[in-house]
Amino acid sequence: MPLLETRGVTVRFGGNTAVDQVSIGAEEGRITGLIGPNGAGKTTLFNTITGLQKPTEGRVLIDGTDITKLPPAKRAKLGLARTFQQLELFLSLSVRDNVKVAGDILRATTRKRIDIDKETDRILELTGLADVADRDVSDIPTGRARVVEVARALMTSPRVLLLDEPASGQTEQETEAFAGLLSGLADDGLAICLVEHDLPLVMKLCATIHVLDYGAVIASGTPQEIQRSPEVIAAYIGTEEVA
Ligand SMILES: Nc1ncnc2c1ncn2[C@@H]1O[C@H](COP(=O)(O)OP(=O)(O)OP(=O)(O)O)[C@@H](O)[C@H]1O
Repeated sequence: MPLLETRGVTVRFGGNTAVDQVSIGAEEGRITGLIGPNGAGKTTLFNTITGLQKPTEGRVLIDGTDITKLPPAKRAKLGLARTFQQLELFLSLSVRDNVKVAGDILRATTRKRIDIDKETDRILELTGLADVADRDVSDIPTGRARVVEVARALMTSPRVLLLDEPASGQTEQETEAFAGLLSGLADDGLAICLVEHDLPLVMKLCATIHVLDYGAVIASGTPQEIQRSPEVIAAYIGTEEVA
């Protein structure tokens, strides 16, 4: 059973169906890709999973529990974390403090006993940010700021991590290191759901890929299956082949 599941999720904005009957899952220890052209509904689906957007129809489940009506904070407590397409960081705080603040919130809202400074150091080391820990986020390249968002999400000890275009703004070298980080996190058991326009990265990392077009899933499968799918090739107009 997938750890995270959407069942028949539909989101309508007036007459526009942004998400259309989407049923997908993300499994523990796996990276699941979600790709599709601009406006296909990827971010709206993420917003529905995390509770920022109410679905018109359908359900969201974690570990078999229906969370459709839970507010975002309760979903976070069940192990859901995300990053945003537009970076949502405190620019005038250091990298360390941006990560640490998630631990402070966690401590204030749960009874978990955690040594926040120690955990912050562990996460900074794990994500390869130790060398820039004391710099303000505004002083580091965008590509590394994307990793700070992931590090902050990891501070909440998630079971499911949703990443919205995490590699955008990264250099080739940064993306390579980032791919290693995501693989390692999945190997440790995290369920990762990845929205990303960098198709070679998606093809390299994901066990399963779902392709959205006009809100609907038009193909699901392994990277090899997706690359061969005529529907997918047609959806990426002007592209001879995917990736
Ligand atoms: N709050 C909103 N109100 C009205 N329409 C919206 C809203 N949010 C998204 N939409 C519309 O829903 C559709 C899906 O948008 P969404 O941002 O989810 O796509 P996306 O696949 O994430 O695109 P991108 O790759 O460009 O980020 C688009 O037609 C968009 O204009």
